[in-house]
Amino acid sequence: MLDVSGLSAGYDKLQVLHEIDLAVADGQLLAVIGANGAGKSTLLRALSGLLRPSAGRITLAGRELTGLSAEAIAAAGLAHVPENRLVFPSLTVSDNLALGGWTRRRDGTAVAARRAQVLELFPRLATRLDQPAGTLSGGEQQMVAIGRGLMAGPKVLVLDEPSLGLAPRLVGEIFAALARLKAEHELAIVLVEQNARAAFRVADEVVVMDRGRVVATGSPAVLADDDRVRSAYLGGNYSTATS
Ligand SMILES: Nc1ncnc2c1ncn2[C@@H]1O[C@H](COP(=O)(O)OP(=O)(O)OP(=O)(O)O)[C@@H](O)[C@H]1O
Repeated sequence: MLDVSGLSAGYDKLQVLHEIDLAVADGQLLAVIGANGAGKSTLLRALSGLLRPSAGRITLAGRELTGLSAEAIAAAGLAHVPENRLVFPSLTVSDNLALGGWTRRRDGTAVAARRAQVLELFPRLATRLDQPAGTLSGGEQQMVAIGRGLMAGPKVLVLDEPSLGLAPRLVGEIFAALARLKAEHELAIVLVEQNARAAFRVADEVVVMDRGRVVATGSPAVLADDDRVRSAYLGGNYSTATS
């Protein structure tokens, strides 16, 4: 679905990403892990067109996205849920979701179906539709941010640190929703996560980034067997059998 090859990008004269290769198929979740400053958020910004790549290619279902504007990339089917769950705080949950479906507003049936899907995925939101989004808990705001991304009917969802600062139970709810989105809705998902243990549980494939480069790629089981990956990101006592 999403194919990235040789992607380089940065800010002004600072090159942050160096020849990144990755791919994610329909119904698959790719987790991107790495230390602070490894370039994970920069990678997502380059994918969604917020940052223009200096080299490399990005294709979505065979269609070239490289160099397109953020609006064109969103319209092509890539939804970016940025860090810090950016909701419109004074707008209701319902209006936040409606804004996510704005580009499809002429197709009322599709928008209504998407909204029903989001509320089924996040039942907490169904009882809070008229509440200003800024008054929700952090986890509920994250659900609104993901829901808003889903309203556009994307083919690929890219998420930046959805678990940041959330209580474990809410992290569990959000990751369970991601698992359903890939399994039941065949969505391709790219998940940037600091919480590597949680990411390993839900991922089909993991990419490890270090200083702007991909330094390891593989299934969670294979990477968890790699001593360096385990000790750096998973803690010494991690086991795929008991997690
Ligand atoms: N707007 C910007 N202008 C200049 N440099 C930036 C900008 N945003 C990020 N950087 C730099 O790019 C590098 C990668 O940052 P990035 O936020 O992509 O890392 P990250 O892996 O997402 O880190 P974290 O896990 O801490 O969020 C860092 O050295 C950072 O200082």
